[in-house]
Amino acid sequence: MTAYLIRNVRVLDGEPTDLLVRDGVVAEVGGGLTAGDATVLDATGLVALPGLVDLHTHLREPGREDAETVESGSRAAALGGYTAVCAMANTSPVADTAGVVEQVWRLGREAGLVDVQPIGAVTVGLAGERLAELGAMADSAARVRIFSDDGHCVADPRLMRRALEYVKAFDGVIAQHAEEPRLTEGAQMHEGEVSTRLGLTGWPAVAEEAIIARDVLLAEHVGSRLHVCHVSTAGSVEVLRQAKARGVRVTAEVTPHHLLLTDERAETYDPVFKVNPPLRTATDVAALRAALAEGVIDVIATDHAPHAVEDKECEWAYARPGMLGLETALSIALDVFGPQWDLIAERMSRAPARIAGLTGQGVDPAPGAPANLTLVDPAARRVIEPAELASRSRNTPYARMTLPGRIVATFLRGEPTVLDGKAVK
Ligand SMILES: NC(=O)N[C@@H](CC(=O)O)C(=O)O
Repeated sequence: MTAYLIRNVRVLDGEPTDLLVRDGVVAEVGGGLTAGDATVLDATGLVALPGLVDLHTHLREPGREDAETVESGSRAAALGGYTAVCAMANTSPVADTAGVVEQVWRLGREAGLVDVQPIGAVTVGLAGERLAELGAMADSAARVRIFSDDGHCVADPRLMRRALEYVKAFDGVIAQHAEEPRLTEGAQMHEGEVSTRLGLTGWPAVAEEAIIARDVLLAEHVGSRLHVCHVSTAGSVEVLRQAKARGVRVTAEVTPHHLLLTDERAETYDPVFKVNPPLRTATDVAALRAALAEGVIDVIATDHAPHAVEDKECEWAYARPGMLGLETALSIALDVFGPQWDLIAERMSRAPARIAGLTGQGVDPAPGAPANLTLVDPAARRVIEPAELASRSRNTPYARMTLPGRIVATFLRGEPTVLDGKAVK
Protein backbone atom coordinates (compact mmCIF):
# COMPACT_ATOMS: atom_id res chain seq x y z
CA MET A 1 0.00 0.00 0.00
CA THR A 2 1.46 3.36 -1.05
CA ALA A 3 1.88 6.05 1.60
CA TYR A 4 1.07 9.67 0.70
CA LEU A 5 2.46 12.84 2.17
CA ILE A 6 -0.04 15.62 1.51
CA ARG A 7 1.96 18.83 1.87
CA ASN A 8 0.77 22.26 2.86
CA VAL A 9 -2.94 21.49 3.10
CA ARG A 10 -5.52 23.28 5.26
CA VAL A 11 -7.58 20.88 7.34
CA LEU A 12 -10.99 22.59 7.32
CA ASP A 13 -10.40 26.14 8.59
CA GLY A 14 -6.93 25.43 10.01
CA GLU A 15 -3.50 26.75 9.01
CA PRO A 16 -1.58 24.88 6.27
CA THR A 17 0.03 21.66 7.52
CA ASP A 18 1.17 18.24 6.26
CA LEU A 19 -0.83 14.99 6.41
CA LEU A 20 0.85 11.60 6.23
CA VAL A 21 -1.52 8.90 4.99
CA ARG A 22 -0.29 5.36 5.60
CA ASP A 23 -1.93 1.94 6.00
CA GLY A 24 -5.42 3.32 5.56
CA VAL A 25 -5.22 5.93 8.28
CA VAL A 26 -4.01 9.48 8.79
CA ALA A 27 -0.72 8.52 10.46
CA GLU A 28 0.62 11.99 11.26
CA VAL A 29 -0.41 15.64 11.05
CA GLY A 30 2.03 18.52 11.45
CA GLY A 31 4.36 20.98 9.74
CA GLY A 32 7.47 19.75 7.91
CA LEU A 33 6.85 15.98 8.00
CA THR A 34 9.48 13.91 6.20
CA ALA A 35 8.38 11.94 3.17
CA GLY A 36 10.42 8.75 3.57
CA ASP A 37 8.92 6.28 1.10
CA ALA A 38 5.69 8.29 0.74
CA THR A 39 4.51 9.82 -2.52
CA VAL A 40 4.42 13.60 -2.06
CA LEU A 41 1.35 15.59 -3.14
CA ASP A 42 1.71 19.35 -3.11
CA ALA A 43 -1.63 20.57 -1.73
CA THR A 44 -0.85 24.28 -1.50
CA GLY A 45 -4.13 26.18 -1.62
CA LEU A 46 -6.20 23.05 -1.06
CA VAL A 47 -8.55 22.22 1.82
CA ALA A 48 -8.87 18.71 3.30
CA LEU A 49 -12.35 17.61 4.34
CA PRO A 50 -13.55 14.32 5.74
CA GLY A 51 -14.75 12.27 2.75
CA LEU A 52 -18.29 13.29 1.83
CA VAL A 53 -21.16 10.93 2.65
CA ASP A 54 -24.37 10.93 0.60
CA LEU A 55 -27.51 9.74 2.34
CA HIS A 56 -29.55 9.68 -0.87
CA THR A 57 -28.16 8.29 -4.14
CA HIS A 58 -29.95 6.43 -6.94
CA LEU A 59 -27.53 3.99 -8.56
CA ARG A 60 -30.15 2.29 -10.83
CA GLU A 61 -28.54 -1.16 -10.61
CA PRO A 62 -30.16 -3.67 -10.84
CA GLY A 63 -32.55 -2.83 -13.63
CA ARG A 64 -31.59 0.41 -15.35
CA GLU A 65 -27.90 -0.06 -16.02
CA ASP A 66 -28.33 2.12 -19.11
CA ALA A 67 -28.90 5.11 -16.79
CA GLU A 68 -26.31 4.28 -14.08
CA THR A 69 -24.50 1.32 -12.57
CA VAL A 70 -23.07 0.85 -9.12
CA GLU A 71 -19.67 1.35 -10.71
CA SER A 72 -20.45 4.46 -12.78
CA GLY A 73 -22.34 6.03 -9.88
CA SER A 74 -19.45 5.20 -7.53
CA ARG A 75 -17.03 6.89 -9.91
CA ALA A 76 -19.26 9.97 -10.11
CA ALA A 77 -19.38 9.97 -6.30
CA ALA A 78 -15.60 9.73 -5.88
CA LEU A 79 -15.12 12.56 -8.40
CA GLY A 80 -17.57 14.59 -6.33
CA GLY A 81 -15.46 14.05 -3.19
CA TYR A 82 -17.60 11.27 -1.70
CA THR A 83 -16.25 8.23 0.13
CA ALA A 84 -19.65 6.71 0.96
CA VAL A 85 -23.10 6.73 -0.61
CA CYS A 86 -26.39 5.24 0.52
CA ALA A 87 -28.07 3.56 -2.44
CA MET A 88 -31.83 4.00 -2.70
CA ALA A 89 -34.08 0.98 -2.99
CA ASN A 90 -36.19 1.91 -6.05
CA THR A 91 -34.30 -0.40 -8.38
CA SER A 92 -35.78 -3.18 -10.51
CA PRO A 93 -36.13 -5.58 -8.80
CA VAL A 94 -36.73 -3.39 -5.77
CA ALA A 95 -34.17 -3.71 -2.95
CA ASP A 96 -36.74 -5.25 -0.61
CA THR A 97 -34.98 -8.55 0.21
CA ALA A 98 -31.64 -9.59 1.71
CA GLY A 99 -30.69 -10.96 -1.74
CA VAL A 100 -30.97 -7.65 -3.58
CA VAL A 101 -29.33 -5.48 -0.89
CA GLU A 102 -26.43 -7.96 -0.70
CA GLN A 103 -26.06 -7.80 -4.48
CA VAL A 104 -25.81 -3.99 -4.43
CA TRP A 105 -23.44 -4.08 -1.46
CA ARG A 106 -21.20 -6.63 -3.22
CA LEU A 107 -21.17 -4.62 -6.48
CA GLY A 108 -20.08 -1.60 -4.43
CA ARG A 109 -17.21 -3.54 -2.90
CA GLU A 110 -16.13 -4.80 -6.32
CA ALA A 111 -16.12 -1.27 -7.75
CA GLY A 112 -14.06 -0.19 -4.73
CA LEU A 113 -14.46 3.55 -5.32
CA VAL A 114 -16.73 4.49 -2.41
CA ASP A 115 -18.48 2.55 0.33
CA VAL A 116 -21.92 1.68 -1.07
CA GLN A 117 -24.40 1.25 1.76
CA PRO A 118 -27.70 -0.13 0.47
CA ILE A 119 -30.99 1.29 1.74
CA GLY A 120 -33.79 -1.28 1.99
CA ALA A 121 -37.39 -0.75 0.89
CA VAL A 122 -39.97 -0.27 3.64
CA THR A 123 -42.73 -2.11 1.76
CA VAL A 124 -42.70 -5.02 -0.67
CA GLY A 125 -42.15 -3.70 -4.19
CA LEU A 126 -42.56 -0.11 -2.88
CA ALA A 127 -46.27 -0.85 -3.20
CA GLY A 128 -47.17 0.53 0.22
CA GLU A 129 -49.18 -2.52 1.23
CA ARG A 130 -47.02 -4.93 3.25
CA LEU A 131 -43.80 -4.43 5.18
CA ALA A 132 -40.70 -5.81 3.44
CA GLU A 133 -38.33 -8.17 5.27
CA LEU A 134 -36.69 -5.39 7.25
CA GLY A 135 -35.08 -7.74 9.78
CA ALA A 136 -33.59 -10.00 7.11
CA MET A 137 -32.07 -6.98 5.35
CA ALA A 138 -30.69 -5.69 8.67
CA ASP A 139 -29.13 -9.10 9.42
CA SER A 140 -27.71 -9.53 5.90
CA ALA A 141 -24.10 -8.89 4.90
CA ALA A 142 -25.26 -5.41 3.81
CA ARG A 143 -26.28 -4.57 7.43
CA VAL A 144 -29.11 -2.28 6.31
CA ARG A 145 -30.08 0.40 8.83
CA ILE A 146 -31.94 2.90 6.64
CA PHE A 147 -35.22 1.90 5.03
CA SER A 148 -37.05 4.00 2.46
CA ASP A 149 -39.69 3.69 -0.26
CA ASP A 150 -38.21 6.84 -1.81
CA GLY A 151 -39.93 7.75 -5.04
CA HIS A 152 -43.10 6.75 -3.16
CA CYS A 153 -44.45 7.87 0.17
CA VAL A 154 -45.31 5.34 2.86
CA ALA A 155 -48.78 6.89 2.85
CA ASP A 156 -50.64 4.40 5.08
CA PRO A 157 -50.21 5.69 8.65
CA ARG A 158 -50.59 2.24 10.21
CA LEU A 159 -47.88 0.79 7.98
CA MET A 160 -45.64 3.77 8.77
CA ARG A 161 -46.18 3.22 12.48
CA ARG A 162 -45.34 -0.50 12.20
CA ALA A 163 -42.20 0.26 10.21
CA LEU A 164 -41.02 2.81 12.80
CA GLU A 165 -41.66 0.29 15.58
CA TYR A 166 -39.95 -2.56 13.76
CA VAL A 167 -36.62 -0.81 13.12
CA LYS A 168 -36.27 0.30 16.74
CA ALA A 169 -34.95 -3.18 17.57
CA PHE A 170 -31.73 -2.52 15.63
CA ASP A 171 -31.64 1.28 15.86
CA GLY A 172 -32.79 1.61 12.27
CA VAL A 173 -34.35 4.66 10.70
CA ILE A 174 -37.22 5.16 8.28
CA ALA A 175 -36.38 7.71 5.59
CA GLN A 176 -39.67 9.09 4.33
CA HIS A 177 -40.39 10.54 0.89
CA ALA A 178 -42.98 12.97 2.24
CA GLU A 179 -45.70 13.31 -0.39
CA GLU A 180 -49.40 12.83 0.33
CA PRO A 181 -50.30 11.06 -2.92
CA ARG A 182 -53.92 12.24 -3.00
CA LEU A 183 -52.70 15.85 -3.06
CA THR A 184 -50.24 15.36 -5.91
CA GLU A 185 -52.22 13.36 -8.45
CA GLY A 186 -51.08 14.42 -11.93
CA ALA A 187 -48.70 17.00 -10.45
CA GLN A 188 -46.03 18.38 -12.78
CA MET A 189 -44.40 21.16 -10.77
CA HIS A 190 -44.74 23.30 -7.61
CA GLU A 191 -48.28 24.62 -7.14
CA GLY A 192 -48.09 28.38 -7.22
CA GLU A 193 -48.02 31.43 -9.41
CA VAL A 194 -45.75 29.89 -12.06
CA SER A 195 -47.80 26.67 -12.39
CA THR A 196 -50.95 28.76 -12.77
CA ARG A 197 -49.35 30.82 -15.50
CA LEU A 198 -48.01 27.76 -17.34
CA GLY A 199 -51.20 25.77 -16.88
CA LEU A 200 -49.37 22.80 -15.33
CA THR A 201 -50.92 20.75 -12.52
CA GLY A 202 -49.41 21.77 -9.18
CA TRP A 203 -47.72 19.79 -6.35
CA PRO A 204 -48.71 21.85 -3.31
CA ALA A 205 -46.32 22.45 -0.41
CA VAL A 206 -48.95 21.08 1.97
CA ALA A 207 -48.64 17.60 0.41
CA GLU A 208 -45.13 17.45 1.88
CA GLU A 209 -45.85 19.30 5.10
CA ALA A 210 -48.89 17.18 6.02
CA ILE A 211 -46.88 13.95 5.84
CA ILE A 212 -43.95 15.37 7.82
CA ALA A 213 -46.36 16.62 10.50
CA ARG A 214 -48.01 13.21 10.70
CA ASP A 215 -44.73 11.32 10.74
CA VAL A 216 -43.04 13.37 13.46
CA LEU A 217 -46.10 12.65 15.61
CA LEU A 218 -45.86 8.93 14.82
CA ALA A 219 -42.11 8.90 15.52
CA GLU A 220 -42.75 10.70 18.80
CA HIS A 221 -45.52 8.29 19.73
CA VAL A 222 -43.39 5.17 19.21
CA GLY A 223 -40.05 6.76 20.23
CA SER A 224 -38.39 5.82 16.97
CA ARG A 225 -36.08 7.46 14.44
CA LEU A 226 -37.47 9.27 11.42
CA HIS A 227 -35.44 10.83 8.64
CA VAL A 228 -37.13 13.16 6.15
CA CYS A 229 -35.82 12.99 2.59
CA HIS A 230 -35.41 16.06 0.35
CA VAL A 231 -37.23 18.72 2.42
CA SER A 232 -38.34 21.43 0.01
CA THR A 233 -40.67 23.96 1.68
CA ALA A 234 -40.52 26.70 4.29
CA GLY A 235 -43.55 25.13 6.00
CA SER A 236 -41.73 21.80 6.37
CA VAL A 237 -38.88 23.62 8.09
CA GLU A 238 -41.31 25.00 10.67
CA VAL A 239 -42.81 21.56 11.35
CA LEU A 240 -39.31 20.13 11.81
CA ARG A 241 -38.23 23.01 14.02
CA GLN A 242 -41.14 22.40 16.40
CA ALA A 243 -40.62 18.63 16.43
CA LYS A 244 -36.91 18.98 17.20
CA ALA A 245 -37.64 21.47 19.97
CA ARG A 246 -39.89 18.82 21.56
CA GLY A 247 -37.11 16.24 21.34
CA VAL A 248 -38.58 14.09 18.57
CA ARG A 249 -35.89 11.83 17.04
CA VAL A 250 -36.12 13.34 13.58
CA THR A 251 -33.40 14.30 11.09
CA ALA A 252 -33.80 15.88 7.68
CA GLU A 253 -31.97 16.47 4.43
CA VAL A 254 -32.11 19.07 1.68
CA THR A 255 -30.77 18.66 -1.86
CA PRO A 256 -28.31 21.03 -3.56
CA HIS A 257 -30.92 21.88 -6.21
CA HIS A 258 -33.52 22.91 -3.65
CA LEU A 259 -30.89 25.22 -2.14
CA LEU A 260 -30.24 26.95 -5.46
CA LEU A 261 -32.99 26.65 -8.08
CA THR A 262 -36.60 27.85 -8.11
CA ASP A 263 -39.83 26.89 -9.89
CA GLU A 264 -39.24 29.67 -12.42
CA ARG A 265 -36.95 27.20 -14.22
CA ALA A 266 -40.09 25.40 -15.40
CA GLU A 267 -40.77 28.38 -17.68
CA THR A 268 -38.14 26.90 -20.00
CA TYR A 269 -40.23 23.69 -20.27
CA ASP A 270 -36.85 21.91 -20.15
CA PRO A 271 -37.56 18.63 -18.30
CA VAL A 272 -34.06 18.68 -16.82
CA PHE A 273 -35.72 20.90 -14.18
CA LYS A 274 -38.49 18.41 -13.44
CA VAL A 275 -37.83 16.80 -10.08
CA ASN A 276 -39.59 15.32 -7.09
CA PRO A 277 -40.31 17.18 -4.85
CA PRO A 278 -40.47 20.04 -7.34
CA LEU A 279 -38.32 23.16 -7.34
CA ARG A 280 -40.08 25.65 -5.09
CA THR A 281 -40.10 29.44 -4.64
CA ALA A 282 -37.36 31.87 -3.66
CA THR A 283 -38.99 32.13 -0.19
CA ASP A 284 -38.64 28.36 0.25
CA VAL A 285 -35.02 28.44 -0.94
CA ALA A 286 -34.20 31.15 1.62
CA ALA A 287 -35.90 29.17 4.42
CA LEU A 288 -34.03 25.97 3.46
CA ARG A 289 -30.68 27.78 3.46
CA ALA A 290 -31.36 29.26 6.90
CA ALA A 291 -32.55 25.90 8.25
CA LEU A 292 -29.42 24.17 7.02
CA ALA A 293 -27.15 26.81 8.55
CA GLU A 294 -29.06 26.57 11.83
CA GLY A 295 -29.20 22.78 11.97
CA VAL A 296 -32.97 22.36 11.69
CA ILE A 297 -31.98 20.53 8.51
CA ASP A 298 -29.09 18.21 9.31
CA VAL A 299 -27.73 17.18 5.95
CA ILE A 300 -27.18 18.07 2.30
CA ALA A 301 -28.04 14.90 0.35
CA THR A 302 -27.82 14.80 -3.43
CA ASP A 303 -30.88 12.74 -4.49
CA HIS A 304 -28.64 11.93 -7.48
CA ALA A 305 -31.29 10.66 -9.91
CA PRO A 306 -29.79 9.66 -13.26
CA HIS A 307 -32.21 9.11 -16.13
CA ALA A 308 -31.64 7.86 -19.66
CA VAL A 309 -31.98 10.38 -22.50
CA GLU A 310 -35.32 8.94 -23.70
CA ASP A 311 -36.79 9.36 -20.20
CA LYS A 312 -35.66 12.97 -19.89
CA GLU A 313 -35.42 14.60 -23.32
CA CYS A 314 -39.11 14.47 -24.13
CA GLU A 315 -42.22 16.50 -23.38
CA TRP A 316 -42.31 17.85 -19.81
CA ALA A 317 -45.39 15.81 -18.87
CA TYR A 318 -43.78 12.51 -19.94
CA ALA A 319 -40.31 13.13 -18.50
CA ARG A 320 -39.25 11.28 -15.37
CA PRO A 321 -38.50 13.48 -12.37
CA GLY A 322 -34.94 13.69 -11.09
CA MET A 323 -31.55 15.29 -11.67
CA LEU A 324 -27.88 14.38 -11.27
CA GLY A 325 -26.12 15.60 -8.14
CA LEU A 326 -23.00 13.74 -7.06
CA GLU A 327 -20.43 15.55 -9.20
CA THR A 328 -21.70 19.05 -8.44
CA ALA A 329 -22.93 18.95 -4.80
CA LEU A 330 -19.80 20.35 -3.17
CA SER A 331 -19.65 23.18 -5.71
CA ILE A 332 -23.27 24.12 -5.01
CA ALA A 333 -22.61 24.06 -1.25
CA LEU A 334 -19.60 26.32 -1.79
CA ASP A 335 -21.61 28.61 -4.03
CA VAL A 336 -24.44 28.91 -1.50
CA PHE A 337 -22.54 28.98 1.81
CA GLY A 338 -19.04 30.11 0.83
CA PRO A 339 -15.96 28.52 2.42
CA GLN A 340 -17.64 27.62 5.74
CA TRP A 341 -15.69 24.36 5.91
CA ASP A 342 -16.87 23.24 9.32
CA LEU A 343 -20.50 23.68 8.25
CA ILE A 344 -19.86 21.85 4.98
CA ALA A 345 -18.04 19.00 6.78
CA GLU A 346 -20.86 18.69 9.31
CA ARG A 347 -23.72 18.72 6.80
CA MET A 348 -22.07 16.70 4.04
CA SER A 349 -19.94 14.21 5.97
CA ARG A 350 -20.22 13.93 9.76
CA ALA A 351 -24.00 14.19 10.15
CA PRO A 352 -24.88 11.85 7.27
CA ALA A 353 -22.31 9.30 8.54
CA ARG A 354 -23.90 9.45 12.01
CA ILE A 355 -27.43 9.08 10.68
CA ALA A 356 -26.42 6.11 8.51
CA GLY A 357 -24.34 4.58 11.31
CA LEU A 358 -21.26 4.39 9.08
CA THR A 359 -18.33 4.10 11.46
CA GLY A 360 -15.05 5.14 9.89
CA GLN A 361 -16.81 7.69 7.70
CA GLY A 362 -17.42 11.32 8.62
CA VAL A 363 -14.27 11.60 10.73
CA ASP A 364 -12.11 14.73 10.42
CA PRO A 365 -8.52 14.17 9.27
CA ALA A 366 -6.52 13.75 12.51
CA PRO A 367 -3.88 11.26 13.71
CA GLY A 368 -5.40 7.78 13.79
CA ALA A 369 -8.51 8.69 11.78
CA PRO A 370 -9.43 6.45 8.85
CA ALA A 371 -8.03 8.12 5.74
CA ASN A 372 -11.38 8.83 4.08
CA LEU A 373 -10.85 12.35 2.87
CA THR A 374 -11.18 14.72 -0.02
CA LEU A 375 -8.98 17.59 -1.15
CA VAL A 376 -10.80 20.61 -2.57
CA ASP A 377 -9.45 23.56 -4.53
CA PRO A 378 -11.82 26.33 -3.43
CA ALA A 379 -10.28 28.90 -5.80
CA ALA A 380 -10.90 26.85 -8.95
CA ARG A 381 -13.93 27.50 -11.12
CA ARG A 382 -15.24 25.05 -13.67
CA VAL A 383 -17.82 25.01 -16.41
CA ILE A 384 -20.16 22.03 -16.11
CA GLU A 385 -20.19 20.05 -19.35
CA PRO A 386 -22.71 17.19 -19.20
CA ALA A 387 -20.67 15.05 -21.60
CA GLU A 388 -17.67 15.21 -19.27
CA LEU A 389 -19.52 13.80 -16.25
CA ALA A 390 -18.71 10.26 -15.13
CA SER A 391 -22.37 9.42 -14.63
CA ARG A 392 -23.92 7.37 -17.44
CA SER A 393 -26.68 9.97 -17.60
CA ARG A 394 -26.56 13.60 -18.66
CA ASN A 395 -29.44 15.19 -16.75
CA THR A 396 -27.58 17.87 -14.83
CA PRO A 397 -29.48 21.11 -14.26
CA TYR A 398 -26.15 22.98 -14.15
CA ALA A 399 -25.10 22.44 -17.79
CA ARG A 400 -22.70 25.15 -18.93
CA MET A 401 -22.91 26.95 -15.62
CA THR A 402 -19.65 28.09 -14.03
CA LEU A 403 -19.39 26.76 -10.48
CA PRO A 404 -16.79 27.31 -7.78
CA GLY A 405 -14.56 24.57 -6.37
CA ARG A 406 -12.93 21.48 -7.78
CA ILE A 407 -12.28 18.11 -6.17
CA VAL A 408 -8.58 17.47 -6.67
CA ALA A 409 -8.22 14.16 -4.82
CA THR A 410 -10.32 11.67 -2.88
CA PHE A 411 -8.94 8.93 -0.63
CA LEU A 412 -10.85 5.85 0.47
CA ARG A 413 -9.13 4.16 3.42
CA GLY A 414 -5.80 5.61 2.34
CA GLU A 415 -6.07 4.65 -1.34
CA PRO A 416 -6.67 7.42 -3.85
CA THR A 417 -9.85 7.03 -5.91
CA VAL A 418 -9.32 10.44 -7.52
CA LEU A 419 -5.99 12.16 -8.19
CA ASP A 420 -5.46 15.45 -10.01
CA GLY A 421 -9.22 15.64 -10.55
CA LYS A 422 -9.35 12.31 -12.42
CA ALA A 423 -10.68 8.93 -11.34
CA VAL A 424 -7.82 6.54 -10.61
CA LYS A 425 -9.66 3.50 -12.02
N1 LIG B 1 -36.21 12.64 -6.93
C1 LIG B 1 -36.68 12.38 -8.13
O1 LIG B 1 -37.14 13.29 -8.81
N2 LIG B 1 -36.64 11.14 -8.64
C2 LIG B 1 -36.31 9.95 -7.94
C3 LIG B 1 -37.44 9.36 -7.20
C4 LIG B 1 -38.45 10.32 -6.71
O2 LIG B 1 -38.28 10.83 -5.58
O3 LIG B 1 -39.41 10.56 -7.42
C5 LIG B 1 -35.81 8.92 -8.91
O4 LIG B 1 -35.57 7.76 -8.52
O5 LIG B 1 -35.64 9.26 -10.09
